[in-house]
Amino acid sequence: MAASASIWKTIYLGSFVHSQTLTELEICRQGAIGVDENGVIDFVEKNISNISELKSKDSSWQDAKTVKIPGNGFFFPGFIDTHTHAPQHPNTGLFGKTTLLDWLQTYTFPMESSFKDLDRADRIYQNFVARTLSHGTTTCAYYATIHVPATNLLANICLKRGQRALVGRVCMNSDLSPEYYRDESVESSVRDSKTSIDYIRSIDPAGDIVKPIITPRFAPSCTAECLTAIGQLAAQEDTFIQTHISENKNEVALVQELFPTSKSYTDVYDTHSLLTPKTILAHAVHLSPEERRTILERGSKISHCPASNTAITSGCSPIRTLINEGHTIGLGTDISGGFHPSILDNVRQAIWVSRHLSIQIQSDAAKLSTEEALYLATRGGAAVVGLEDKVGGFEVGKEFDAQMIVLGEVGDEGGIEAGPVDVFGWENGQEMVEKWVYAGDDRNTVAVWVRGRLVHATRKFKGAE
Ligand SMILES: O=c1[nH]c(=O)c2nc[nH]c2[nH]1
Ligand SMILES: [Zn+2]
Repeated sequence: MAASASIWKTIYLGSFVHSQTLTELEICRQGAIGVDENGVIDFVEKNISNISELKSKDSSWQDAKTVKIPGNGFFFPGFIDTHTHAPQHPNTGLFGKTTLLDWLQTYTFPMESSFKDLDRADRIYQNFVARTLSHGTTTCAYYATIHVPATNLLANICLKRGQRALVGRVCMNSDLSPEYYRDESVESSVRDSKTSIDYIRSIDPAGDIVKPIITPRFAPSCTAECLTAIGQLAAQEDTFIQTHISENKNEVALVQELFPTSKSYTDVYDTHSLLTPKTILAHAVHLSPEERRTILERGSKISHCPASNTAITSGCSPIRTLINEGHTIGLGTDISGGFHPSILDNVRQAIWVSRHLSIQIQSDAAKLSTEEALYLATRGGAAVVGLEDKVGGFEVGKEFDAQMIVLGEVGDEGGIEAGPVDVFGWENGQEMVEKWVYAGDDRNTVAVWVRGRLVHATRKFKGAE
């Protein structure tokens, strides 16, 4: 079914959970969410005892399909992954004791360069998009590689499978990258980026599911001339921009060496017109207060990638400070600096990183709560990718991007297969959510929808339909 094809009107029945604010979750035990033929939420009822009563209130819902949660569980908004590298998927979990700059040379550039082989790209991208969907990721900001055909293929795959995506051809022309894997010139970098932007816009002109994103890899990968040209292209095309910033201290020192007249890492991007309200900056671990102020003033957004920051020992991003200053923040898996394609896992990692910071500063102030981390994974991420009016929660007028979470029950024969969370029957809604956050995985994500269209389902869901 095409991602834009109309769907059957459906009422999603059972508990639902979503963020109301940064610090508050709404947990509704007897809910009903009505989704129309366009995948848009038409009504949200919070105290439903009788579905026929609901249908009889409005005859246009008489023939609607009903989707009910089999057993314990709840509907939850789809996750937004604000930063990941699809071609690095085969390297997931492989980083040894490297840190950013040697990790790039050892693992990353050799793997990404292999995407000139389109059959290989197809196999890996199909697998990665299916994998991220299976973890409940309904929107993803992807870095591809420098190759136009493989980048365009990734956009096709997302569109076909129905996952919302920002897809970026990576720009990198400096001699930081090996000769076998870099743009030949500034002109070819801009031309190839434009070709990919045009292609992605041609397959989804309204940008409902896939959109292009201009992707200068990071300052050390691009010459000043290239950054200038890319900044101009982004302005001309009015696109999103994604890049990395201040991830690792050696990288920050390298930027200072390569751009000696710039005040800071942030200043490099700012002076090349790359800090806009549509810019997504991954990491932001070692920024100075002045840099953070500039980012805030430009309205650029931040992708926090806690698993990656720990794996390649980049540092602990001061998320509490960034939140308090008013930054817009989402979570990113950053495969394969990060070691897990799940945003749920990165919710946990964000909480752990904040607790390690708390231990260091001997104050609870840095700790993220479960509610805050879930907010970053949904509404925060939606704001980072410019979709805050469309997704991230269950309100009338929003599009239904959701996952059905089912938790096993002790005594239920399928309990062990149903995932790692044991439920004993006494848990309230908050406790169910916390058990899922701290111990759940993709086995608990039994079905996933984007704009009301089913994009992933496990046997448990199919059996219950
Ligand atoms: O986490 C990261 N992953 C990458 O691929 C990359 N490239 C530059 N800087 C980077 N950081
Ligand atoms: Zn990255």
